[in-house]
Amino acid sequence: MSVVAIVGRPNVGKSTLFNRLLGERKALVEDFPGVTRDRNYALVTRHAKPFTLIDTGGFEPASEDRMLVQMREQSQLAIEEADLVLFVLDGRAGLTPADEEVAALLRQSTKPVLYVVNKVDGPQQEQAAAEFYGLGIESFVAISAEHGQGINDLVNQICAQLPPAPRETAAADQVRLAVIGRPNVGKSSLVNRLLGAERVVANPEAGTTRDSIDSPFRYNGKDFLLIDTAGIRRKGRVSQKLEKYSVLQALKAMDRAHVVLLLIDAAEGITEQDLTVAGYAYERGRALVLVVNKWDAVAKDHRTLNQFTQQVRDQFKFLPFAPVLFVSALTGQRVAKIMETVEQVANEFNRKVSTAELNRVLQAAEAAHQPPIFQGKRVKLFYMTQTAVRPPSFVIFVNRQEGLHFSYRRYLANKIREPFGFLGCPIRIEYRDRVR
Ligand SMILES: Nc1nc2c(ncn2[C@@H]2O[C@H](COP(=O)(O)OP(=O)(O)OP(=O)(O)O)[C@@H](O)[C@H]2O)c(=O)[nH]1
Ligand SMILES: Nc1nc2c(ncn2[C@@H]2O[C@H](COP(=O)(O)OP(=O)(O)OP(=O)(O)O)[C@@H](O)[C@H]2O)c(=O)[nH]1
Repeated sequence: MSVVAIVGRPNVGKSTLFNRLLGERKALVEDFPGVTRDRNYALVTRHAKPFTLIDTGGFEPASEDRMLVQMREQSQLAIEEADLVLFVLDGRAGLTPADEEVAALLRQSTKPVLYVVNKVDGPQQEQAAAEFYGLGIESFVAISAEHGQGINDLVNQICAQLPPAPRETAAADQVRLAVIGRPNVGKSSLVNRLLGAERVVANPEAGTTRDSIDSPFRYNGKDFLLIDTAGIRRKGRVSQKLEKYSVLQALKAMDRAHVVLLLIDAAEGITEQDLTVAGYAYERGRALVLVVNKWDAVAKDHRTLNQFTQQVRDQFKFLPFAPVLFVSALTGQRVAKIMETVEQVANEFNRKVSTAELNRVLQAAEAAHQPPIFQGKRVKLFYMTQTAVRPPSFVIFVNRQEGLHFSYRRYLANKIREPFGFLGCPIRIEYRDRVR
């Protein structure tokens, strides 16, 4: 998945543009209102080429000097990590010295940059925008993020610049497993444990990508690829000091993974970052296992496990289907449970349910609780079929899909999950109209 980063001075309209590019998110049926989202990262899937969008902004209030330092850091992050940089300029405020400095930084890199002049809402601004040629650039896109002008043109230019989506090269039956979590949560320790475990046959030929170390291994006769984000230590990189970097690294690893092991630090508790990263995995349709590490470091009595589990369930409300494991990478306690669970989850992720079975479930659900009446007629559920795996995806054919409100869709999603489980897997359900 390509990464597109938005950079620019404070107040030029970066977050407005971010939201504009995002548009309506394609809702999952299981779209829990509580999915944690970060305004800084999102998956944009409604255009010809899907991409991950990052807003590098959100500056802390600071002096002019400090501001420049922050802008340099953000631009550096974008240059190092993104496939395309959107440099946003303020068409109302005009060209500033800070813009010139960032432009100079971007010019030194080989990354493609789209210059975007925002707040071009009227003829006056259109005239004034010409001033930005003063940056020594060949062209720019004039937009109004607030009013949606020029956005189509911008999207076309973005898609034209992005590389084509890479084809899956790995063996079709290999399960790709990403180990992610905040710095210091114990990723390296756990990866070493996993690869050294009894039933795991590690392949010494680990590969290195730009953002992770990939270790193939076999477990129970199945091929796995462990994507380890902790492994890469690139000294001197500006972006590495930024907290945003560790999130971005996690997003990139999740893009390549089927199953995500999200590590949580038992001693520190659940953090905002854990929740956003999990929210992204969910939206991306990845299977997920929550691993509470450093369980040895917690003072416990007979209630601690239940209490912590409850906390996890409360905070990760949108992941009621995700297994939660309590482990210690340090002592090895319950680490063996991880691969057992991953194997099970991977099977569910790839599971194909027959249409006959699905329709029995659909009919039973309909009989137990009738669909709502819409415009004087009861909504009819015709039939249901599974259209994809990874994640398990279904289509239900109905006569009037607009008559099925959220709560009924939620009911059906639960009914479909009940007999099949789909442990650790998000499921997608699409509704289609069929005239009869
Ligand atoms: N006239 C006009 N105003 C806009 C446009 N886009 C954004 N704005 C306004 O500009 C202001 C800043 O917008 P934001 O999107 O918060 O800017 P930002 O670059 O994310 O700011 P930071 O978070 O401080 O980096 C807001 O008051 C927006 O309403 C536009 O197209 N036209
Ligand atoms: N008590 C305890 N400490 C642990 C456990 N797992 C890891 N640690 C310690 O936590 C620290 C960080 O562990 P790492 O495995 O390097 O963590 P990481 O997530 O790879 O860290 P980064 O490379 O910074 O992303 C080390 O001091 C480990 O010894 C555990 O289960 N219990």
